[in-house]
Formats: sequence, C-alpha cells, structure tokens
Amino acid sequence: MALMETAASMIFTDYSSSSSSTARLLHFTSSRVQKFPNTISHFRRSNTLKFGISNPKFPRTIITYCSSASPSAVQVTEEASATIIDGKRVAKDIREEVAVEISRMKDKIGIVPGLAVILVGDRKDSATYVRNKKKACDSVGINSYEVRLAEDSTEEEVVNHISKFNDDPSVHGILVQLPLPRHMDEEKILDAVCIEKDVDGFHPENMGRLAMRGREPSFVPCTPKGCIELLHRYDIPIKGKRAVVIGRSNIVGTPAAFLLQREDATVTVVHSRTENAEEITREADIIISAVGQPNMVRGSWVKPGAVIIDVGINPVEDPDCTRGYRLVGDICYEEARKVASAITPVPGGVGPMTIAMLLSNTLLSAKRIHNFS
Ligand SMILES: Nc1nc2c(c(=O)[nH]1)N[C@@H](CN(C=O)c1ccc(C(=O)N[C@@H](CCC(=O)O)C(=O)O)cc1)CN2
Repeated sequence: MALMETAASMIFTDYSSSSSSTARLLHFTSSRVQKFPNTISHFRRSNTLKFGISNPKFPRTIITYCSSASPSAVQVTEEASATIIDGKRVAKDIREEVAVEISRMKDKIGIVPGLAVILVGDRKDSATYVRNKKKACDSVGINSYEVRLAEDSTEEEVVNHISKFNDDPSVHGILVQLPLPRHMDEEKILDAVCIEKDVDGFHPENMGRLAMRGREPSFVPCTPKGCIELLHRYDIPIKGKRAVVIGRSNIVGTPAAFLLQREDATVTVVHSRTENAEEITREADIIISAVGQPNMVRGSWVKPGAVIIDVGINPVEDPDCTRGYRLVGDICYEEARKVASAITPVPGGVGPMTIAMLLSNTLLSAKRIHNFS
C-alpha cells in the first residue's frame, strides 16, 4: 500500500532531545504519570497467539489467527483494552513544571522568558494553534510576541521580522507557524532563525546534530519530543525495541526516527514508496505514525501488545459535530486499541504535547542564554 506524505498540509503536530540513550527530554525534573499497566508479560506464537497483561484490571486478551496466511484474519475473541496515553494530562503536568521553573528564574535573576511567533496568511487552523500557544505562554508566565502578516507578504518581510527577534534580548524563542503560503521558500525562512532561539528545532543545523551520534541539537522539534516524552512518562521501554515510524516529514517523521535511534531502538521508516508497509509495521513494538491519512493504520497492522503513538490530526466530515467535522488520527483507533497495549487518542494525545514542549524549549533557551540552572 502506498502512503501519502502530506507533511505540510497535515493539520498535525510536528515535533524532541536526548544526550544519551537514557537522558530525559526535559531539562528539569519531571515525574512519571503512572506505571505502565499493560506490559506484555509473555508471548507464545503458534496458530493461536496469546499474551497476558500484568495488571489484573486489564482483561487477558486472546487473539486467534483464523488463517496463518492472512493477517487480516486476526480476530480478537475477547475484548482487550489498551492503556490510553493521556497527552492532555501529561501536557498539563509539564505546564505546571515549566511554570514553577519560570517563577524560580524570575525570583533569582529577574528574567522572564519570551517567545515570538510569526503567523503568515489566514489559515484558520494555524490561527488557532498560534492563539493556543499565546494562551499557554500566559498560563506559565512566558511573555509572548506575535507578528501577523498577510497571505501575500514577501519572504523578505518575514525574514526582516525574524532578524529583529534574533537581535532582541527579551526574546528567547522564535517560531514561524507552518505551513507557510505556497509562494514562500520555507527553507530560506527557517534558516533565518538563529540557532540559539530555534525553539521549534527546524533549523538544518539542529536537525543535523540530532542525526549525529555524539552531537547535541540546541532544540528538538516539539512534536517528536512530545512523543518520546509520553513514552518516558508512561515508563514504556524504548531501548532494544523495534520501532516503526510512518511518514518522513522534516517536522515529525524524520526527527522522531532520529530520536528513537538515540534511545537505542531499532528503527524503520515506512513512507509513500515503501513496499509491504503493513507487514513491516506489524513487526513493531512501537509505532509512531505521522502521515496525515485518517484511519490508515488498521488493527491488522499492529502487533499484539505494541505501543502506538498517533501524531495524525485529520478532520473528517461529521454533521453531528458542531464544527461539521471531527478529528481522527492516522490509526484506526477502535481496531488498534484492541490489539495494542497502549495508544494515544486523537484528540488529546500528541497534540497537546506539542505546545507543552514548545514552552519547555522556550524555558530551556532562556536558561541557556542567561546561564541559569
Ligand atoms: N512552527 C510550527 N508549525 C507547526 C507545528 C509546529 O510544531 N511548529 N505543528 C503543527 C501545528 N501545531 C502547532 O503548531 C499543533 C497542532 C495540534 C495541536 C493540538 O493540541 N491538537 C489537539 C486538537 C485541536 C483541535 O481540537 O483542533 C489535539 O490533538 O488534541 C497543537 C499544536 C503544524 N504546524
């Protein structure tokens, strides 16, 4: 099956760092939200595959292969229930942790972190994300600065604003909301953000460092950082696991794959030209999907007990919803949750983590610039 790559047009989150395989992504102490209750305790593969789940609250799942030749013939004969990875709750915890650090910094050295956001054009979804970023800044005590430019602005205008923010000592983080209007050269604009303030982590130097062993990016893109943070906070092991990343966009898929590799996972990237995407994905202990195709990953793509991080945020028409649409992920949630051991919902999974990680990166930047630990 061919996958569609729609990095720029996905209404999705895009997004992480670690200096060693075990390093935490955040630069302040954070807590795990709960023990991961659904760990597979054993596996027995034959015509009938069974796995036990360590927490008695979760029913034992029996998955029967009706025909070993056809993976789509997998039947769940007893209702299983994956742990729901609650991104909304983790994001709230992170906002609280960031707020505590910001007030400590303000008390000790009188510095308040500042974030500058540049929005070009009139996409409604982008305007909503920018508004939510401002609200999140307000809630933790970060000063925010916003520039809104018309759809037909020039690249030069955008770059001029970036240059001013690069030179402004009250600004510690700069981001340009994506996607940009089609006539603009995204590369040229993102390259203009100075690397010390690149809280989105989209500068090619940051990405290059992320890809290299022994090098540290200044910042890790917020969405992939959020994905790994969710795995850490739910105590989900990554080291030595097989991970499949679906999608290879610059802002999610590619950095997510680098991050998983830095955490010592064995990583495969599945993309629009991949043959046998379904079989490859079915080998994975951890799936991160960021492809922007509603419900593309079916239950049959998922190995029993796998952990699923769904980055896709796709609107699908629904007259019953006040907005006229509802949001679904790349993963067919109703099918996958019966096979997986843990899964992020959409909405309320990775999405809220993107903004929480942005706040965390902005705090990190201000601490670094002012040599505050
Ligand atoms: N400069 C950037 N542009 C874009 C990024 C980014 O990280 N930096 N990511 C996405 C959009 N995005 C933030 O910018 C973003 C997307 C979604 C959410 C979110 O919280 N989603 C909610 C649902 C929201 C809804 O109901 O509409 C959820 O999943 O629960 C936050 C941020 C592309 N552009």
